[in-house]
Order: sequence, then structure tokens, then C-alpha cells
Amino acid sequence: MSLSELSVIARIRDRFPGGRELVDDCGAVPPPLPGQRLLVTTDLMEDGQHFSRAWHPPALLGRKLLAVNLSDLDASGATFLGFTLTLALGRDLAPAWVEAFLDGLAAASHAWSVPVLGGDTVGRASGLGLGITAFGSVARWLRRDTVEADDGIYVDQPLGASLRGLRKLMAGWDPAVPDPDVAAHLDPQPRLGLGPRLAAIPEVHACMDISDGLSRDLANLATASGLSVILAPGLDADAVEGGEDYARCFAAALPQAELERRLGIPLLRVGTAAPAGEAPVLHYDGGSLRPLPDRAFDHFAPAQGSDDRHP
Ligand SMILES: Nc1ncnc2c1ncn2[C@@H]1O[C@H](COP(=O)(O)OP(=O)(O)O)[C@@H](O)[C@H]1O
Ligand SMILES: Cc1ncc(C[n+]2csc(CCOP(=O)(O)OP(=O)(O)O)c2C)c(N)n1
Ligand SMILES: [Mg+2]
Repeated sequence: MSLSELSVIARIRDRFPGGRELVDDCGAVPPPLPGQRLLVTTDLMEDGQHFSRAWHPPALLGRKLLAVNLSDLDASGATFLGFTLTLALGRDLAPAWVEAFLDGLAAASHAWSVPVLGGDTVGRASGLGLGITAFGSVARWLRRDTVEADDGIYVDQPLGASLRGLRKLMAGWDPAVPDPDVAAHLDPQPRLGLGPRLAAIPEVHACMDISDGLSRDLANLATASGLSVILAPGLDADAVEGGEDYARCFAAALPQAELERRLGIPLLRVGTAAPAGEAPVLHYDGGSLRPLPDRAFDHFAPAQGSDDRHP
């Protein structure tokens, strides 16, 4: 394949579920299931900002691009209807890189049974911007703004591995050498399907996915819901700073053991909701409750791709 707008679109038509329908100015979003609502989410990934081409195998990057978008839909309780794909491709990209990226993304869209509905392909001088907008159907929308005081806040998988993987890659780790942290960063595995199961439990009041890290995402839940979250004791620094873990993070008024029994998976308690206090997230520091600083990745910090972006 030579790199051209037509060759990229031809490969998408050939390889993706729904690809054969890409013949018009517009695509059609499948209707939500009867009685359900249509949800939409968008995430953009930029070279140097969300990933580095220097270490990210292209097929895994394609898979991660879809995974992070479906993770948002799933955390809202939705099942997947389809997605659009926007590609801004630097003229210096090797055609083989683009092929591998598209093949990884196509394999993921087959695996998660979610068709491509449309998109756009443009060139740019250099660099790479990758965008997906994904649509879903939801019976009960699990939102960020419906946490209730005294809810326990839980996640469905350990946090911090992706950040450790990123640090290793920045320090020169060879991505071909197997490592669980590096794998968590390059190829995150959100537990897709858990969101709708959580939505079916009335005592689960709210849910979101962990993309920015607990220190920011618990604040997102707390602020949206007009209360504070008290961080659970005993979490390590990587779990609190974290980011890109793509765990489901949910608020529930049921004991942990009962939730684990119903869901059939172990959970990690990360906090407790309380009436609004001094800050959105509070933690125990030497016996007293203090505001938890925001340790999330800063998109607008000046240093490109260095650790200074984590304040
Ligand atoms: N440029 C934008 N235009 C409109 N809405 C936006 C824009 N950027 C973010 N949002 C909205 O702001 C909210 C928070 O965004 P974000 O923190 O990126 O969510 P997430 O972590 O789930 O991707 C979401 O409702 C998102 O749709
Ligand atoms: C080269 C590189 N630098 C830094 C990071 C770390 N990083 C980039 S974006 C991000 C947070 C999540 O991205 P964002 O676009 O804010 O996702 P959203 O909350 O919109 O889902 C993190 C931890 C990375 N993955 N790769
Ligand atoms: Mg976003």
C-alpha cells in the first residue's frame, strides 16, 4: 500500500466490520435498542502527547485507540453501536506503519463487534493525530454526578501499572521485551461488559473509567456529585497518580463482599463518599484529613514527553 487518502480508505473498507458501507457523504448511526438512549463519546490521541511512535507498536496503538473510547461507553453502562475514525497522518509515515495500525484497529473492532460508520483521512506535514467518536446504547446511564454520601468507591483492577510501564518506556525499555507494566501501558485491557452489569444493580449509583488517574478522576466524581471523596488508606503513590488504567471506577451502597459475590470478581476499595468538605478529594495525612493534590498528567505543561508533566 502506498500512503494516499484512497489507499487508506480502501484498506478500511476491506478490513473493518461495516467497511463495505463506507460509500456516501454520511454514515448512519444504528438506532439504540428499543427504550434505550443513544450515547456518544470522543477521544483523540496525538503523537508525543498520548503515545510515542518510537515505542508503541502500531497494531497495539490501533487497539488502544478503540479500547479507550469503548471504555468510556462501557463505564456509562452502554453497549456498542459503532464508531467514526478520524486520521491526520504525517507525510513522513511509512505505509507499513499505517497498515499495521489499521490491521490492529480492525482486529479490535471485530473482537468487540463494533462497526466503523465513517470518518475522515487527511495528511499533515508531520506527526500523527488519531480520533475516534463512538456511539452506544444504554438502558440505565451510569453517570459521574450521581454519587451519594456514604457510597463506597471501587475499581475492578489494580491501578498504577500503566504509569510504571510509561516510565520504563521513557527510560529506554525495549517494548518487545515482555513486562506486565509495559503491556498495561501499550495494550490496556478494560473489562468491557462490566459497565452494563453494574448498571443493572440499583445500589450502584455512579461510574466512570480511570483515564487520568485517581487523584483527578475521584475529583471528577466528587465535583460532579457535589460531595467529597475520602481516599482509602494504603494505596501506593503509583495507584493514586496512575492514569490510563482504564479500570471501571464506581460508587455503590453495598458491602464490598456482596458486590464481589454478585459480580464474581475481586474489587479494590479506593474511597468513601462524604458530604462536601475542604476539597473534592481528601486523604488521611498524619491522623488528619487534608486535600489530596492533583497528580494527573497535564496536557498543557511546557515540557514535551518528560516526567515534569506529572506535577
Ligand atoms: N472540546 C470539547 N468540546 C465539547 N465537550 C468536551 C470537549 N472536551 C471535553 N469535553 C467534554 O467534557 C467532559 C469531560 O471530558 P474528559 O475529562 O476528557 O472525559 P473522559 O476522561 O471521559 O474522556 C466530557 O463530557 C466531554 O465530552
Ligand atoms: C508520550 C506520552 N506522554 C505522556 C503520556 C501520559 N498520558 C498522556 S494522556 C494521559 C491521560 C489520559 O489522556 P486524556 O486525553 O486526558 O484522556 P481522557 O481523560 O480524555 O480520556 C496520560 C497519563 C503518554 N501516554 N505518552
Ligand atoms: Mg476525553
